Amino acid sequence: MTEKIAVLGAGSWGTALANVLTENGHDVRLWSHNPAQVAEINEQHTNTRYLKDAQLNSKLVAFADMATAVSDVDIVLSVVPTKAVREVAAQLAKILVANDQKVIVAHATKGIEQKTYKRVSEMLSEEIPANNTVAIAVLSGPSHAEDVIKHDLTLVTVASTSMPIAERVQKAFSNHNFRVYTNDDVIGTEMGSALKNIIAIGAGALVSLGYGDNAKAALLTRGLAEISRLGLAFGANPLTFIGLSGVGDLIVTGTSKNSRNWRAGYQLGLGKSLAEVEAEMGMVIEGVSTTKAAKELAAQRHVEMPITDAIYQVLYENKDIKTAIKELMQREATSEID
Ligand SMILES: NC(=O)c1ccc[n+]([C@@H]2O[C@H](COP(=O)([O-])OP(=O)(O)OC[C@H]3O[C@@H](n4cnc5c(N)ncnc54)[C@H](O)[C@@H]3O)[C@@H](O)[C@H]2O)c1
Ligand SMILES: O=P(O)(O)OC[C@H](O)CO
Repeated sequence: MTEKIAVLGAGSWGTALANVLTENGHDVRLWSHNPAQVAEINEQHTNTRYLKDAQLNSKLVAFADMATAVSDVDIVLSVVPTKAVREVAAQLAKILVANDQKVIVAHATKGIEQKTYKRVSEMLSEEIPANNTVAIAVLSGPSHAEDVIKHDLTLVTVASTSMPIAERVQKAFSNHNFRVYTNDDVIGTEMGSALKNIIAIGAGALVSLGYGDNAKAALLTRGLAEISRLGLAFGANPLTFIGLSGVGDLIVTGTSKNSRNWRAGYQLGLGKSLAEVEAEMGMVIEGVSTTKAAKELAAQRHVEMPITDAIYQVLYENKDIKTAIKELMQREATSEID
């Protein structure tokens, strides 16, 4: 079945996903708020700021006007950074209401909103009226745009409380290189994919500071323990954290030089300031703001997250990273499983 799909956000991930959908034969409209980028995608079939010299499918069409992009679609996939989700969803809601249009609202954003500490699907359901929403779905998993655009093998999961909708989105994305699973645990899928970015920052720092493989494995493993503890406090299915959006995404982000979060941590480990790292990256580093949100959520729910606390102190209180690591190692001895 050919789907009509609008993708909102033409950064690295929105563009890579729109390209997958176009190659799968769907009618795809990629919306960007940047007219120069729209022109480049339509005329050169590239998006060089975000995907270097990758050649996009020539059938992928970009739009600078959101109303035109979504006018007759059945699925809208939002792929903007967390801090832009509410603003973009509010624009979308106005259009859907004016058109009396009902769509599947999917997203592929990995973060938690500042101050409200809401997950992305919660923001979307608050901004887009239920009358205009068939269901909400989230696409997540170990998936760097840099690999997907090269057709490297990638496995992801689509979570929704509506299994028929998860299966429809699964079908739209699936191809021989891009394998999609379904999951009904939206909370666990969103929590795993947001929180792994915190641990990835730490993993990058460990490498530039010269720590060895044991330390890296320990960070990822104990990081997963923290992610799971917080997720469980919000009602996630524990099995989700051993799946693609849990340990899978933690492995790719915590070990890959393609990861913006890992690279940010690596640069911090070299002694750069957070401001310098953010300015040089030019792309979203979701783990920075997610660290703040996770620290607050953990305090509210009385969940212990010592690694997240340590990374918070490094990012926001100028703590020396080696001191933070030393303090983590000198915590009171405890049991592994709680
Ligand atoms: N890059 C990846 O490989 C990847 C993979 C999986 C998930 N993600 C997630 O996808 C989300 C987007 O990441 P990305 O890597 O594509 O980011 P990016 O920095 O590459 O691009 C972000 C895009 O959003 C646009 N944008 C920013 N603010 C906006 C606003 N207010 N209104 C409209 N557009 C706005 C920017 O112009 C840009 O085109 C993040 O949550 C990220 O964690 C990224
Ligand atoms: O490049 P990052 O660190 O934003 O990670 C991107 C994806 O979440 C990896 O699955």
